[in-house]
Amino acid sequence: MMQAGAGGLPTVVLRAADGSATATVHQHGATLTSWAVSGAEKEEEELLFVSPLAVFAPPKAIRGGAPICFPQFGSLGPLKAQHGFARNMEWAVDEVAGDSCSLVLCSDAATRAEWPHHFKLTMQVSLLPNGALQQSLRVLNTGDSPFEFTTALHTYFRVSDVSKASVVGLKGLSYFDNAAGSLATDDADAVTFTGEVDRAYIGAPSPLKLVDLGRGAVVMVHKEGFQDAVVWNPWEAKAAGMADLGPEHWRGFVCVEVAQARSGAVTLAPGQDWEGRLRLERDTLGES
Ligand SMILES: O=P(O)(O)OC[C@H]1O[C@H](O)[C@H](O)[C@@H](O)[C@@H]1O
Repeated sequence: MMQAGAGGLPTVVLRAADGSATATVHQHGATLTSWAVSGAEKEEEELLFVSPLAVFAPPKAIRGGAPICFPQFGSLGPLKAQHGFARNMEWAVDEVAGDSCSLVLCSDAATRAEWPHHFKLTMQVSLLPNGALQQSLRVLNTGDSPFEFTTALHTYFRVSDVSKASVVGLKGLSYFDNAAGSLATDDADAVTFTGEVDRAYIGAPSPLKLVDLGRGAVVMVHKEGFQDAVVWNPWEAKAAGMADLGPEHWRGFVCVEVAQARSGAVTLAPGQDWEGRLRLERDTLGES
């Protein structure tokens, strides 16, 4: 169902067939902006974070939800714009069923002015039984020469307080520390947050587990196709410098991003495609 969403922008609203979850996708950037799960006796619980100061004024990217980074993640590519342009563009709604939808973005003169390639992106979201959500991104080379890209689903998860959150599953991996500008190895049992964290893990396993001790909540992050994972919270000083986040709201989220980043770019020959998939499951502490 299409309806006006946050900021008055057009959105697609999905409802799971078993009534266990709803999801909202803004057409702007094909940004998934809500994933809300309803437990047997509980009220609906929102699992994604959208900044209270988010600016819903295209082409500005929405600060929160799950912006799509393409054709580059961060500065890993030829574009000047961090994270590329897909999150700044109006996507076309392709198909909407009750519990799933797909949106597409095809290259045009505006995208080719920034990146001289022909492509079709398809972003699909489906609500599965028991509140789970599946999201996929397919990249098709529609031109007659090869191109390479890096990408990510830049998901902002809502947490009670970042100091009570942790990410499990990354021990022993190498990561590029964007804050320090150097490579490091993670030897901790879990990533915890006591300051800025901006880590691009190389070759991350699946699933990863986001734990929120404050809510007793767990989100399992299953990925396919995306080789890497990024964990980010800007902490106070950086957040204060971001007008659409500000000094107060940074404690309320952790980004766990499935990515094709530091492992290397994907190269697609003409007619070839690549697909990355993400499946999110809400769990309760002690049950996973
Ligand atoms: O402010 P944005 O362009 O949305 O980027 C937000 C963040 O995205 C990723 O997580 C990067 O690793 C960070 O370095 C960056 O600060």
